[in-house]
Parts: sequence; C-alpha cells; structure tokens
Amino acid sequence: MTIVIGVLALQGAFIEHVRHVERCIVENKDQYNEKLSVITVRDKDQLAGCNALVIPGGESTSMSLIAQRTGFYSDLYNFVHDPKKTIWGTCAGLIFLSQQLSNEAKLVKTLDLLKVKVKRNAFGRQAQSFTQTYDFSSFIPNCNDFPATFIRAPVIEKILDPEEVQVLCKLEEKDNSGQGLIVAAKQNDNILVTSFHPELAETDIRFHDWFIKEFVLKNFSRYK
Ligand SMILES: NC(=O)CC[C@H](N)C(=O)O
Repeated sequence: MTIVIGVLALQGAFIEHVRHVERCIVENKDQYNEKLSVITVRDKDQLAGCNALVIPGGESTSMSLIAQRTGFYSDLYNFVHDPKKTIWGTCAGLIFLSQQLSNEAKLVKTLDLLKVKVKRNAFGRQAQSFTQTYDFSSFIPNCNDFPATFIRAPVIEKILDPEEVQVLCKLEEKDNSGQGLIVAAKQNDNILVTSFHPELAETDIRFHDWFIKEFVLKNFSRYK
C-alpha cells in the first residue's frame, strides 16, 4: 500500500510543494516506514485516492471561487473534515482552512475547519514580502535556521479552541493589541498550518520531511 500525498492544484504555488515532497521521497525514503507518492489534485477522483492534502499558497479568494464553481468545494470540505486525513495549509491554504477571518471575510468561503481567527495580508502588501531565517527547533528537531518566506502572509489572531489548536511558532513582532504574531499552528494531530512558504526554501526539505514524519505517517498508522 502506498500513502498518497495530494497537493491541491486549483491555483497558486502547488508545483513547489510537489517538488519538495518528491525530493523527500527520493532522498529520505529509508527513513519512512511506508511507501509514499505525491500527486496534483484538481478533482474529486484524484482527491479520493489521497491520504493527505497540502493546500498551497496563492490567492484564497480565487481558490475558494474555483472550488465552488467547479463543484469541488463539498468534496474538499468532506475530505479536510475527516480525521483520518492529514492536512497542511500554507498561507492562502491556511486562510482557506480557517473558521473565521477578521478582514475581507465575505470574499472567501472557507472550509471552516481550523478553529482560529485569521487576519489576511497581515504584513502588508506584496512589497512587504520577506524571507528571514527562524529557529523552529522547538518543534522540528535541530531546525534552528530555516529560511521562511512570507508573501502577503496572514497571521492567526486568535485561537478559538485552545484544546484542539496548539501554537507552534509565534514571532516576536507584535500586532496592535500587543500580541505576538502566530505563524504556525496545529489542530489535533492531523492538521498543520503555516503563514509562510516552506516550499519556497529552494534546497531545504526539512519542513516537508517533518510534515511527512510527524503528520502523514503518524496519522496513517493511527488509523491502520
Ligand atoms: N502567499 C499567499 O498565499 C498570499 C495569500 C493571500 N494574501 C490571500 O489572502 O489569499
């Protein structure tokens, strides 16, 4: 049996995720206890064959509109709400998964999964995009120098259910209310979200490797 990781390919930076997962499979296969493959997902049939789904960065309004217009929204909704499935949303993917948006909420019909309130474009416009090295070693072993790219990135403003949602990374910068900016979190043990783009760290596959080991493989063995 092969575990299939799908990357939602309606819009946005999906190919970079596919390449990172492919590299993990080639370079780290000896460390994985199951066979893995990666596919792009554009329809119900492709989704049906997946154990995990990565929702990439891009534009959450477009992603949601395309999903609704193509009739794919309800299949996506059911997939992400199934605890047997493993989910990772980056940037627009995080927005698309969230329950509440604090700004421009009417523009995005979300998948209503992640129990948080999110602020879109929290760092400003495209020109304020940046890449910075962060220490993620509190949740990814030995990963103290990861280049994280933020592009019109959202932040998590509020955790709506602290029992289910755990903050993984909070930046020291503060928002208007003096809160640190939450840029990575997990819900239960099968849902990961990041404001930034680990798939844009050109030669660095540590984040994707950690997602595969910590989320995809563990969640698969939980329901085996
Ligand atoms: N890089 C990104 O995914 C940007 C997200 C975009 N600002 C949105 O609201 O969907």
